[in-house]
Amino acid sequence: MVLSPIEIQLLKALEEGRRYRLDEAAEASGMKKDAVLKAAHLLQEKGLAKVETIKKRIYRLTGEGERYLKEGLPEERLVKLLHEPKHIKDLEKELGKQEFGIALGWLRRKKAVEIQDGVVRLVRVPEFREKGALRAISACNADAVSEDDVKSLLRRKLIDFDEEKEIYVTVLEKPEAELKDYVTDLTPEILTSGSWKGKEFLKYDITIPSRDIFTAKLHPYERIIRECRKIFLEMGFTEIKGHYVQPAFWNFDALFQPQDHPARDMQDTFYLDSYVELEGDVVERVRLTHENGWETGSTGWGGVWSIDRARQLVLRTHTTAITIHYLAENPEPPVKAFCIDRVYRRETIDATHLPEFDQLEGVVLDENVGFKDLLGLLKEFFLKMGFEDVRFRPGYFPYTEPSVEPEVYAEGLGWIELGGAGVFRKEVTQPLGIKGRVLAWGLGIGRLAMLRLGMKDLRRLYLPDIGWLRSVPAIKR
Ligand SMILES: N[C@@H](Cc1ccccc1)C(=O)O
Repeated sequence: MVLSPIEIQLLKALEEGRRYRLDEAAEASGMKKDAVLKAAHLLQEKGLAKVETIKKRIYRLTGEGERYLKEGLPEERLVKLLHEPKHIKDLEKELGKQEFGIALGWLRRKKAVEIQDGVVRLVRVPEFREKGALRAISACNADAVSEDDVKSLLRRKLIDFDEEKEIYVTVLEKPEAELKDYVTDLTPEILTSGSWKGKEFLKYDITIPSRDIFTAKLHPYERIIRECRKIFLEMGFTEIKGHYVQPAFWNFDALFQPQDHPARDMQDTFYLDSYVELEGDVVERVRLTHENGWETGSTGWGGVWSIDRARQLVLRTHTTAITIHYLAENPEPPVKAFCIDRVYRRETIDATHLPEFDQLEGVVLDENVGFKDLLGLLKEFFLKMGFEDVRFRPGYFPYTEPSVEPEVYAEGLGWIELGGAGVFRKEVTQPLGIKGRVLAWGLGIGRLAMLRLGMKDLRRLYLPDIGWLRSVPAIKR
């Protein structure tokens, strides 16, 4: 049984079996009345004490009662006047009509008088018990007055009362073990004075469930993003950043994406009503490559390449816009760069699609790298992220050849596609003056997070759902 300090204090202070009024219990224990009451109720729940509330009447004399106590009851005064028979008229004069009426009524009820021809004669002297009762009540000694007398005084309106509640506490049982003098707190004083010797220490109850403590921590999604970043930094990559808003030129054209490609449609891409100036050798070479293959050996897409379409600004649809621009500015091998950032597509929102999401993009530019290096590198990354089963399915992107779609195996979900990868085509690298071969990939981090966190709905990543946030452990299991 676990008793609180106030319960213990009260139990120790009160005698077992004795009924204490609340104020007496407070005095005996040195506790405030509130504390006594609280402790008593707690003890009552445990069957160790009884709390009783008793309504009590506090009697006092009315104005009339006070007067009668002083001057005597009307019937008492009438008896005094009747040392000889007297006529009603005379008596009325002496006592007053009203008082005489009251007095006569009482004496007749007590059969103490007889009346004949208007003359009142005393036949016996009655007892005036009410007088004694009034005196007792006036002296706050109502307990000494019989119930009948109290009733009769109330009926005569000579007394009145207030009702008060009195609370009584009785200790029923004192549990021995709990009342022992345990040391509950180990203080420096106890240690230095040695007063702990021979004392018993309160034992911790390790079965009592403890409160959950929720410490501040990074959002689970942010933690996964940081984990990805760390892996690439450790593999010797440089992190790069770029603007959300990009000319269609860097988002599509520089990547040899034909101008009538469905991904460039208004239905798929957010376009801005703004344009940038484009000029120079790079733009010219990209135009020629699209139209006829320029010096790349390719036939190009044919038709006329519109510079106006390339000048329009878009919300980048992939972070490949950032890596390709970076390579155009850093065309000499070796380059190892990655970019983790937000991209935008006109998607209808559902459990696996959002119009804004994050990609993990990367490129390796070097002279002696190839497709196998790309697969090995991605495999290594997935392995470090905790995905052991990785496979690559053939894919298609206008800017890579060969192209693959990496997939990882997730228990219960099967093979999940996580983005695209490939080796940049010469139609991409040559017009931009990039020397060597480029391995490139772009992965959806939202998907990765879903798999890692066991989520079924991507939208959860963006909801302020405190319960879920707390439930995700701060460290990788
Ligand atoms: N940009 C592609 C992914 C990709 C990047 C680089 C090379 C090949 C594919 C996408 O968003 O799906």
